[in-house]
Amino acid sequence: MAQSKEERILNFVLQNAIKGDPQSVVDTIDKYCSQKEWAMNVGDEKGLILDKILEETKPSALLELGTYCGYSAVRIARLLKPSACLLTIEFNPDFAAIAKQMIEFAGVQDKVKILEGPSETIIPQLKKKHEVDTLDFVFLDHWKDRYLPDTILLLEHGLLRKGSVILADNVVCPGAPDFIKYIRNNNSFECTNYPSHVEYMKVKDAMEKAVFLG
Ligand SMILES: O=c1[nH]cnc2c(O)c(F)c(-c3ccc(F)cc3)c(-c3ccc(F)cc3)c12
Ligand SMILES: [Mg+2]
Repeated sequence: MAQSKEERILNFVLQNAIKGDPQSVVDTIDKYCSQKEWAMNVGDEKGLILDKILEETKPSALLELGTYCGYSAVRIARLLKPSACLLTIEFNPDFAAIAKQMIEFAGVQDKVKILEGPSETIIPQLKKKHEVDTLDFVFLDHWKDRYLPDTILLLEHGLLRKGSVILADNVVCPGAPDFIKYIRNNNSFECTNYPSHVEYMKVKDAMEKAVFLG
């Protein structure tokens, strides 16, 4: 069976990165995806914005929507304190299998838990099945049409608290207009836009930070 792009990315990491070194895994994926095959990792430019917001927030309980190959899970986990935990939801089982190996190779498996399935099913289970109280940080990087419904689900299930940070990738390209309209017009959120570019491209993109005010 022909290898998938995601398998090629994983194999390039296994053969070229340093096992147990998350920074080298992040750098190696960026190298492959900027020089060989484009892939939808948040990337190095938007990744630096993500890093800065994480360092300001210092979260303990995190949720990511859209694991893909595990690039941002490794990027996030490398900055977390030992007791912190990132739950990451991936709908595609093939991507989840790649991400599991990527996360283990990087050595951050103790801080990351992959939840395989649709976000609309898993979010309502987070409190009872995954022992979540409230989330300090949420990274939206899955499918643009799910940004708004999943944000509403987080609110409905009491998963956000005063000060919870939601960071959304791709709010310009491909864009999530219904999410942006809702969050910027909702007085319970304080929004900040971070202009950037689509990973590994010169195409304009941006990330949006929304702090829940309670
Ligand atoms: O779907 C995504 N999830 C998460 N992050 C993404 C991301 O960071 C991206 F840069 C893109 C993107 C943007 C521009 C482009 F030309 C191709 C792909 C996508 C995306 C958008 C539309 C699709 F049909 C397929 C993928 C995503
Ligand atoms: Mg993205």
